[in-house]
Amino acid sequence: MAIIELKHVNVDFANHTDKTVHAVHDVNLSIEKGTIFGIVGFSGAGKSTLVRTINLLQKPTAGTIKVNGTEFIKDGQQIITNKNLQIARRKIGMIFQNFNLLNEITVIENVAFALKHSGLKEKEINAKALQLLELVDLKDKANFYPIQLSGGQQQRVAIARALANEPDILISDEATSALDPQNTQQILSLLKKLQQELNLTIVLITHEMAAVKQICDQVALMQLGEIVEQGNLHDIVLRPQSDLAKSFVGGSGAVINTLKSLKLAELKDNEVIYQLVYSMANVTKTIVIDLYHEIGVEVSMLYGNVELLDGEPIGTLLVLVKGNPTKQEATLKFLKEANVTVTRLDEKGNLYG
Ligand SMILES: Nc1ncnc2c1ncn2[C@@H]1O[C@H](COP(=O)(O)OP(=O)(O)OP(=O)(O)O)[C@@H](O)[C@H]1O
Repeated sequence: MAIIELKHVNVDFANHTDKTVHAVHDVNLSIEKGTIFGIVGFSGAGKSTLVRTINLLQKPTAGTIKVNGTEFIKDGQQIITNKNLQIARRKIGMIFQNFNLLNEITVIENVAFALKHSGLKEKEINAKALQLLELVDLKDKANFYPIQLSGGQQQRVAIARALANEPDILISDEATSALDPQNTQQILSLLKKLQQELNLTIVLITHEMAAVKQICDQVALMQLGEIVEQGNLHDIVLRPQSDLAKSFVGGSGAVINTLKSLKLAELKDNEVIYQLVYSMANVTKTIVIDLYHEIGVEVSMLYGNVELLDGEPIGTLLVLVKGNPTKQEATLKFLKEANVTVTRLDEKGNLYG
């Protein structure tokens, strides 16, 4: 069952030059209850504006928004009363890149703050706040001030606070972008645990495909206010259709860094760089050797990695293939028949062409 439904949602801003910015354009999204849904795109793609329409922190210019069975907006008009919206918003938690904690009060007071309209007595509020801190493994830091905690710990406090009113939905807006890799891993693992234990629906905005690969079930790729491609993570990684998906899956993070650090000279006419992505279960482990024996091309490995997508090992190889045009064509045919997703890159890691 869809817990979040957006239909033909638009958000326009008038900017100072009197030109309209179409920050979100005709977006349709259906997010199933209990899933982790990633929204990925470069800076300025419209991700934050889009997710802020889910709790009407941003009113859309047009479209229909239904959350948890209640229509908030129909054909651009707000139909939920402000009072009911206030109540509905308590069931939509939110965490941000910069944690947004109050630094002058303690960790437990930060969490308790979110419960001030809950109708609970002070004692009950404190007990619940402590319980929430236990959930994020920070009970021992209850009386610390945010400033005394690491970034990862501060984000865990923010998560505890966001969960205070037992939300059905948690929106994470670049929540790991300011964290080091270790803290990023911890926060992503915590989000996964919360999804599983609380049947929480999580909308994860990020510009990092690695975060999406680690925990998302579904993913939408956004560019210039539009959703360019969406689907389940497995399909997007193994069969990206759009250039945007290819550049996120293919030319993403590690691959681009590898190519940059190699500082390859301009490729010769008979040299081509490919990124190969494949399910390890379906593809023979000897593809590089097979290419040499069967097609007669020379294959140099530039980078290799295996990662788990929902428990399934997915291999990524970056290879430089040397051979004349006929052999290059045969290479592509061979790889496609072997169920390998092939993306051609230039020597800097950009999509070729
Ligand atoms: N209040 C506003 N007034 C005018 N333009 C805005 C406003 N908010 C956002 N925009 C513009 O809308 C576009 C989308 O911005 P948005 O912040 O949603 O993108 P994003 O994908 O979340 O990027 P980032 O990760 O950098 O925040 C940008 O061009 C931005 O400048």
